[in-house]
Amino acid sequence: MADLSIAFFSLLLLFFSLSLLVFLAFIVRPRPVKVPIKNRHVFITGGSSGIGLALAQQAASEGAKVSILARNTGRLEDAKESIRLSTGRDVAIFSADVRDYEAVKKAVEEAGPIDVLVCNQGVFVPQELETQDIEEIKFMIDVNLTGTFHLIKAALPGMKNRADRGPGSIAIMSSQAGQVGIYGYTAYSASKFGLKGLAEALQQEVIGENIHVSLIFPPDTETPGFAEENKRRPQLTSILAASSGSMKADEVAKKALNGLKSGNFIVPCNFEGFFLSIATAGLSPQRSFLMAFIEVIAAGILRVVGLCFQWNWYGSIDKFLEERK
Ligand SMILES: NC(=O)C1=CN([C@@H]2O[C@H](COP(=O)(O)OP(=O)(O)OC[C@H]3O[C@@H](n4cnc5c(N)ncnc54)[C@H](OP(=O)(O)O)[C@@H]3O)[C@@H](O)[C@H]2O)C=CC1
Ligand SMILES: CCCCCCCCCCCCCCCC(=O)[C@@H](N)CO
Repeated sequence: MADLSIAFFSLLLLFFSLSLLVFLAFIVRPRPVKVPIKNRHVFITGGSSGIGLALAQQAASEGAKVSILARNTGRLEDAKESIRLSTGRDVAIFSADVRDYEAVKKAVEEAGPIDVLVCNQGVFVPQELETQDIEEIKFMIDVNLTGTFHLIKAALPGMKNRADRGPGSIAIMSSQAGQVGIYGYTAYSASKFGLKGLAEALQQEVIGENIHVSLIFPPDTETPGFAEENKRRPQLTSILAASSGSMKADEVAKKALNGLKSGNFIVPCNFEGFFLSIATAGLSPQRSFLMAFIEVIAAGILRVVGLCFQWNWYGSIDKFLEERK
């Protein structure tokens, strides 16, 4: 009797799972897509350092025509040279500040129609809001968020007229601090959360042009920018951010490139990031019915896990404040 009811419930469970899978396979939108990069124009901002440089290197070695944009000309030249040495390929370099719309437009027009736009430039100066200068807060919002608006707005006309009409991509570098707010990151998290709203709305606007949006969520990553950040990072910021491991720029670039080539909207980069992305999926588009299935099944339990993280984080904050007394 017991055996029979176990068999019955297993069958029922199997039936519901399969029905859900089939249902999700029918409804997930936008449809899955592949974005090739070989022989296509990949334009990467912040391509002279860290994650952007690693991305430029990998895209070039996969046969893409790469352009990189940043402010400092010397570092752009150095990046060009190092990419030439490691891949034998030449990248085009453009010096502009993403905060200057006219300069961005000029660079993008000079570079020619873009197939894959990677908005990777970013600045991060962690500090408690109460003591952080207004100028520094605006700096992060301007470079990370407004700068990304400038880039996309400048690149869209050319992207719509891209030569091969094949799938195009706009990939945006967020951060795990753009999925969950972290102590010391009020301005930075706000700038990165802002990118999520931008990306979700933008995807609906450009799907008709066969352009696909990806949002990339790295954890702490070993880069020149991160080394600078660490010089003044509040201790609590480091303690909480350590909940997710750290990565090398090359590894993040590889995840980012694979994610955008697969047309994934949400691109996590490490093990913790995979669960964080499921826990914060919200109403983001999901092209993969398998991932959609996992999101549905795991939602409840991951909310519990998320609350445990908050319990742990508030415990760390309590302890830290207690010791400082
Ligand atoms: N490293 C990390 O721990 C993490 C980083 N990220 C994100 O990844 C991205 C890259 O970070 P990372 O590689 O560490 O950064 P780096 O500081 O190493 O490099 C930043 C790049 O952006 C360029 N840049 C900065 N400001 C501007 C600007 N106003 N206009 C044009 N270009 C600019 C820089 O060149 P120049 O100064 O010459 O302009 C440089 O090429 C950022 O968006 C960051 O928020 C996300 C999660 C973790
Ligand atoms: C439910 C499952 C939860 C999974 C674990 C969640 C862990 C979240 C950790 C957030 C770390 C934020 C790092 C920001 C790095 C960054 O952007 C700076 N280095 C500046 O560039």
